[in-house]
Amino acid sequence: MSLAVALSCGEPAGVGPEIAAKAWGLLGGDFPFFLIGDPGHPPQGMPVVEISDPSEACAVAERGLPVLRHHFDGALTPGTPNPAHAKGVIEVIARGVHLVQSGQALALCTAPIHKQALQDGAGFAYPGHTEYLAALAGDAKVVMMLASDVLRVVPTTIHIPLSEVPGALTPALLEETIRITHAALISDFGVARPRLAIAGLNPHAGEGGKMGREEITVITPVLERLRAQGFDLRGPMSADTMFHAAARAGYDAAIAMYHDQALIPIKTLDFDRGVNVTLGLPFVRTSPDHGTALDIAGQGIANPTSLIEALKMAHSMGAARRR
Ligand SMILES: NC(=O)c1ccc[n+]([C@@H]2O[C@H](COP(=O)([O-])OP(=O)(O)OC[C@H]3O[C@@H](n4cnc5c(N)ncnc54)[C@H](O)[C@@H]3O)[C@@H](O)[C@H]2O)c1
Ligand SMILES: N[C@H](C(=O)O)[C@H](O)COP(=O)(O)O
Repeated sequence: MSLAVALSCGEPAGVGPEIAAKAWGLLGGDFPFFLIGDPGHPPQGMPVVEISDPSEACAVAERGLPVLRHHFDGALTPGTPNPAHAKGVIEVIARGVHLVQSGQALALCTAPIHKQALQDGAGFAYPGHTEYLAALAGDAKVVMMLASDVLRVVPTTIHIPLSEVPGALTPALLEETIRITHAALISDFGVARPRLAIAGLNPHAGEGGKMGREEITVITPVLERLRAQGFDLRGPMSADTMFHAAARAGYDAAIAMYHDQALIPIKTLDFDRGVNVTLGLPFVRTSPDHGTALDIAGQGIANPTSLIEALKMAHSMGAARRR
């Protein structure tokens, strides 16, 4: 039986319902997926086919956007999250994980959540999907990767204040991040001998200790240890010069030290086609690289390309894992 990808609805007041509808309009029955959410949330006029079981999704996907109902109380106003929706948004993510782990869906793709709305409305204790999914998977060690045809990047520390980065950047965390990324490049991305570029933390990768010492005390010892085990690692590199075209040709993924060091280059180079993929989970999870875009929600102008790329990646990774 063919399996569809489960798409969690994300924040209903964001662009999620609109890009889900547009993605269906462009994909039709290709890369079949079903939305878990309220059938009343996609824009009016969208052909929605309510399904009662994920197994129905592939058969109806040519007729309309398949939706597995999850009830949401309260009105939907695009651009303004309704606190009454927060609990449902969180439940939908957990429901998607259950469907994938029980073999009822091929993979999970997540539409964007508004983290503050979930925290305010339902006390959501996680800074993002990545950490929540890790918890749902039994405290799995996970890595956030953003990937497109032009670049793959991984932040070693993720959703923490910049002031806490140096303290959080331990040799154990860096080694684990490199190992998980290396293994995923082989198993999920078909890269036989991954080449990784590792950024420094400080300007000029510390300039020999004159502009910071984490390169000497943390990063280089980890790289030396892993190189001795056969890993192909470059660095620590100056982060300002490792993302231009010629530099990018020299590696398969870049390991950055903090969130914006990784995400600024990919969102600048390829915002429309970037995909957020969580590595290290026992199931496949992808997401568009953008957020809820409350400023344009409901206006019909949101670009669905990143979601479409995320759905395609979920399909190819999900199918590869089943072979
Ligand atoms: N995967 C996720 O769940 C995810 C990812 C990123 C951000 N977020 C969350 O989203 C919320 C808003 O974050 P933000 O404002 O920093 O980033 P954002 O990506 O929502 O918006 C940044 C800018 O990009 C534009 N934009 C975003 N997506 C677009 C699209 N599909 N088409 C056209 N324009 C688009 C927006 O209009 C805005 O001008 C925050 O709560 C953040 O944590 C969630
Ligand atoms: N850090 C991501 C970004 O800026 O694109 C985003 O917040 C998504 O994180 P989760 O996938 O953990 O929700």
